[in-house]
Amino acid sequence: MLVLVINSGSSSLKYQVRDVEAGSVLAEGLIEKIGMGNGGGGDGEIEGPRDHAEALELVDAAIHEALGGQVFHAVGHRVVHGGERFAEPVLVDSEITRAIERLNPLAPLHNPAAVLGLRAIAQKWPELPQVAVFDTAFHRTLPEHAWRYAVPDELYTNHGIRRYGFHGTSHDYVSRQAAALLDVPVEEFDAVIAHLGNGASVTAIRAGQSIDTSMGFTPLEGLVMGTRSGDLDPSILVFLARAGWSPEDLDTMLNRQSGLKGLAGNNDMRSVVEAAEAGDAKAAMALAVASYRLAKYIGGYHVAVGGAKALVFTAGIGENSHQFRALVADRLGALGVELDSVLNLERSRDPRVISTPRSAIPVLVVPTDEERAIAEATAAVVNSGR
Ligand SMILES: Nc1ncnc2c1ncn2[C@@H]1O[C@H](COP(=O)(O)OP(=O)(O)O)[C@@H](O)[C@H]1O
Ligand SMILES: CC(=O)OP(=O)(O)O
Ligand SMILES: [Mg+2]
Repeated sequence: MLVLVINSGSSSLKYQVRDVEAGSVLAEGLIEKIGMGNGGGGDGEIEGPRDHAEALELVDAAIHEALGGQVFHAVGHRVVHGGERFAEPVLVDSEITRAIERLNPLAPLHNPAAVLGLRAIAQKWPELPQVAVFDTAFHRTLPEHAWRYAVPDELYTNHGIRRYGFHGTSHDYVSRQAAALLDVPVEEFDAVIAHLGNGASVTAIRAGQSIDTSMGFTPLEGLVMGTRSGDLDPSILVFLARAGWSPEDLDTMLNRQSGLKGLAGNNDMRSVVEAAEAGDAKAAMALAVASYRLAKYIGGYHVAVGGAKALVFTAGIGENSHQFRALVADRLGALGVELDSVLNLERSRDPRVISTPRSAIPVLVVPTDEERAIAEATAAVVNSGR
């Protein structure tokens, strides 16, 4: 089955056409600056469509050119927030689209774009089955003591204020790959998975299931990210609100101006590492804050899973930044973690071990592939007629 996979961001759209049975990618691309006027275009990138419908016309044309008129059979969408309702991928109809739309306020950077994408495709290709694959679904196994906030109960019952967790498609895929590499059946696999991309989260895996994760009600809680603050004392927001900051000011500060960008002036890990190596004190401090926060979570989740059988790094930073992995591992000495500096430096797209044989817990780098996981889930739903 040929599946078009769509990962809609607030102002960008990543797509792939995949042959699910062959495991191959037939076409892929990135459309940026949707709704932001003409961006000028660049290498292999198409920029500047007015809205998602116009972006879709560009995708259609690019696929047509790449595949010479070959059609695809289904569309799989990454949907970041599935709330409490969606525990697995679903075939989308207009009722499901409205249910996803009602969750928009809970993932304002991500969900509205997915809804626009679903509607644009339903209009353009009404016969094509569309499947939504949710970031939150894998975390539906969190026990209540992990998903509850200690706030008045009506905030949960009336407003759905609880921890949901995100990046689930990636944590699920990567934990399966890691278990396979270590030759452990996934249902016996206990591990800590660190997904470190623009957004970053760490998940505690027990018996192959998610039992805790660092993102919460929205993808803001937890780790220090590219532009997001992660954990902080919520009283800071009360303090700033009293000083006159509006909800929009607070949202922009926390989601777009914080994290590495807030501390070091740059949200790109490559640039922050380079600056730190060149002696920039702010960049070095940003790396210290980010690696310290992650190491604390890893220690906590090692306890939560009853002793992890592996620590796994994935996504843009986790797969590529040997410097950041080393900074984190240096803080994990108390767990007996020891990286092999040569293996840590190696570049490879294969899942691999980067710790020494003496390390108490094997440390792995496992490339994530959310698009492959979404394509496979989409084909499974369409084939089962769910
Ligand atoms: N070679 C590299 N070395 C260090 N960091 C890298 C490298 N390549 C990508 N990154 C970092 O990965 C992050 C983006 O991760 P990615 O998983 O692509 O994000 P997303 O899919 O969430 O947009 C950025 O901080 C980027 O600097
Ligand atoms: C949920 C989330 O943070 O996604 P991303 O890392 O793609 O921004
Ligand atoms: Mg990502």
